[in-house]
Amino acid sequence: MEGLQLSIILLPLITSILLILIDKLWFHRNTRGLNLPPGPWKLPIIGSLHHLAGDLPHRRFRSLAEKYGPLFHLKLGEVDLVVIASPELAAESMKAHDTAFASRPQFMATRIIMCDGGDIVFAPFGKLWGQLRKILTVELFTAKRVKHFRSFMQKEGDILVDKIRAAGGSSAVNLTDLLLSMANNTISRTSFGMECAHQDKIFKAVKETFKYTSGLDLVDLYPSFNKFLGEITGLRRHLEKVHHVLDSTLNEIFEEHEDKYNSRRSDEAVADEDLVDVLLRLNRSGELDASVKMENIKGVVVDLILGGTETTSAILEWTMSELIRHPEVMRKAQSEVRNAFRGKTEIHEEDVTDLPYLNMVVKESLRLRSPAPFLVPRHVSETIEFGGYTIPAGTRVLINAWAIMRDPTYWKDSETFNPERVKTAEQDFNASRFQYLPYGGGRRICPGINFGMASIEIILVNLLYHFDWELPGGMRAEDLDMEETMGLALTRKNPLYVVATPHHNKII
Ligand code: HEM
Repeated sequence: MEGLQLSIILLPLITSILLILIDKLWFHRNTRGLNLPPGPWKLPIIGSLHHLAGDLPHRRFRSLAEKYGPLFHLKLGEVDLVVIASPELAAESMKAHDTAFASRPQFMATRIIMCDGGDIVFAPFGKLWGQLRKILTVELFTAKRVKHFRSFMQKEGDILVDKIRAAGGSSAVNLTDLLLSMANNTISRTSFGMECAHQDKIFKAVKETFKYTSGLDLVDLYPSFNKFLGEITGLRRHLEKVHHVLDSTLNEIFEEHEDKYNSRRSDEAVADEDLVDVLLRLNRSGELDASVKMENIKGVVVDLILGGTETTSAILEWTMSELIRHPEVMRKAQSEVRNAFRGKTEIHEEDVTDLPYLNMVVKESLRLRSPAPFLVPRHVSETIEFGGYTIPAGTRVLINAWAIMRDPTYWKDSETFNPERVKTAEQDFNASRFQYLPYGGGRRICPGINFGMASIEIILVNLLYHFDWELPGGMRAEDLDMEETMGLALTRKNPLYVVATPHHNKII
């Protein structure tokens, strides 16, 4: 009995001492004694993980920045993370220390599915990344090619308009679903050609891949136990299956493209190359650097889906939500669009050019409703002195662009949707000031800006020209909820249901 009582007292004591020892000897072994940025208190083993509970991370991290300053440190399991939340520090990380901050952390998913970050989004900073990015900017997203793809975007715009019309103007449409399907089809058309039987399978696999790239899975929080945790959680096997689906589906798509190429007459002009055609042509002709393998070409295709689908549909659903909540802004934007296309029964994308007010609406929407609140995580490649502190090599970095773009120190009435501010404070929207970061900055800045902006504007023009919009069931504009959820991008939590009444092109 006495022995039992003793062990009841001793067991928790010994366990606590052991935990503290493991924590001190193992988890803090690299950062002990360093001048790290401040941060909230940490528990043994889990570090700061308990501080993440509650709100969505971009909101939670804004609260922590209010308490600990614009550069704070968290220990997530074994991993050091610093969060940046001011334009000055964002500029320092993307200008003065650009090279040190230009890498990406690797997770189990990026190792297994993206073949050790063998794509653009997740590639460590280095030669392969440079080569892949060059393909994107010099070959895939040239001004000429984006112009060609605008016709695809308009075709998707026509389909979207037809689907909304089919609802008859009396019942509510789920605009969220329609916009996502439009964005998926646009990327599919531009990447794979007109029709792709594999679209659903491949998009599902890409979404599944992204689910495991937050860095918050157990395997990625405790890299030293990565193998063991990968086995007992079953994650390694799951990721290998996802990799297999992606790989075999892309093989089928590539084979179909090669067959199409082989059946072409040699003198036949190649006017309608899709992105996979371009990548395979470069590979066939030996124009690619030797470091670029077939797995990297597949990685680029996955990036196009990752980068160009939910970001585009998210900003469109947020913009429509803001326009509905601000009828005066909606009226001005519609007036501009309807006067520009006066009397036309359909929109031609080449005419979607000079719409300054709509452009202001999109810029303001990207400020307030950024689809990528943290950009994409960075990884510090060498120990550096930064913002008055030491940041050890291997630290993960999040830039809270969402918080920076809503910071009242830099933005007047920062939480208000007000496109007029683009005119009155144009300099604030200049990317070189690092307080406007919807597309990130520095070397890793989004290479799809022109492509993304073109899709956003073409689709908005179609929606505003052809329809008048109201909320169903007589709901008042100010009652529309703006709750968020995080998936591939920061999207509406609840779908946007709206009643669209066809507009008959009268001048307003
Ligand atoms: C509204 C639309 C879009 C938004 C808001 C957006 C935003 C972003 C952001 C914030 C980053 C990270 C930048 C950084 O780390 O500093 C990024 C990277 C990237 N985006 Fe976009 N993007 C959009 C559209 C697109 C499109 C249409 C594509 C291609 C089809 C694309 C492809 C990429 C790629 C490949 C990267 C990785 C760049 C690298 O790591 O070097 N994005 N994007």
